[in-house]
Amino acid sequence: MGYAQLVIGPAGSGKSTYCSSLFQHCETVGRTMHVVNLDPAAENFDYPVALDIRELISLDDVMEELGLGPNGGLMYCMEHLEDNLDDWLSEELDNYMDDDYLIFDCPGQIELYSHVPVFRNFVEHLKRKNFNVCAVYLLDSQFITDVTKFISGCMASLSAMVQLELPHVNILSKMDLVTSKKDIDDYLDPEPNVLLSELNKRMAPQYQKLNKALIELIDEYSMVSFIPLDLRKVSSITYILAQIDNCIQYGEDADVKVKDFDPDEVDDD
Ligand SMILES: Nc1nc2c(ncn2[C@@H]2O[C@H](COP(=O)(O)OP(=O)(O)OP(=O)(O)O)[C@@H](O)[C@H]2O)c(=O)[nH]1
Ligand SMILES: [Mg+2]
Repeated sequence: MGYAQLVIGPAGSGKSTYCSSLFQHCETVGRTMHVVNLDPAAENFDYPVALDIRELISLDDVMEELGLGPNGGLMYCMEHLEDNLDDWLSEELDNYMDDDYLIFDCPGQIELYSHVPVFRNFVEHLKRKNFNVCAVYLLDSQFITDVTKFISGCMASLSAMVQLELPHVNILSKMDLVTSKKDIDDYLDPEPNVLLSELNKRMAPQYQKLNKALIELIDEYSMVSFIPLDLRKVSSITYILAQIDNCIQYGEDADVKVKDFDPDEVDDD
């Protein structure tokens, strides 16, 4: 059994920074992780890249040879990845063994997680390869400065959740930038009623019914819960990692082995 985090979220939400911080943290505590770059447009890395989509396809080549723009080019690259799951990705994943832990640093185009099937198929492939996968959705803390922004961030995360059907952890990144304690209290684990009244205050009266339906939807999917990530604090990283490990049952095998071994039974034999 392998373990994997699929690190997703809007452009600039801090995915690559999270991946490198997690890598560094794990190195410090003596835990092995491998970070995989799945962004064909990425150029600079703060982590050692264990596996790189750019070895399969380069965005520059695609744009030049096919005359595509950056977003069309990225879509083309991701479709190419999808077409090569069974050969390129399979072969690369064969280099990893049981118990290996991979972190996939994904591109920030949110359409990739809402209405194109590439990541769904990617995840299915990982599962067939015996990986336990968790989606880690990063939302920039700037989203909590405004209720309408916050709701749209929740909806984007929800659409990824519906599309991927994976254990899903929501993270509010860049907490060092939040200065208002009230924002933190209001949004980290908000009361649906409070969100609704804030939303109604912001929008014209004809939206009240829609607002209510939206908040109910978000509440039903337990979406209004974000774990704060403050990279200045080791405890913040440790806590998030423990939550995700729990989702993918990392480390539980070790416990099972200990429990399975019953010295009394051995003596009786
Ligand atoms: N203050 C602060 N800035 C951060 C933090 N995490 C990331 N940033 C900054 O946010 C910007 C985007 O960070 P990235 O890690 O590249 O974000 P990303 O989600 O990988 O971006 P894309 O791959 O382009 O979608 C960079 O300028 C980072 O330095 C954080 O915890 N605090
Ligand atoms: Mg990135």
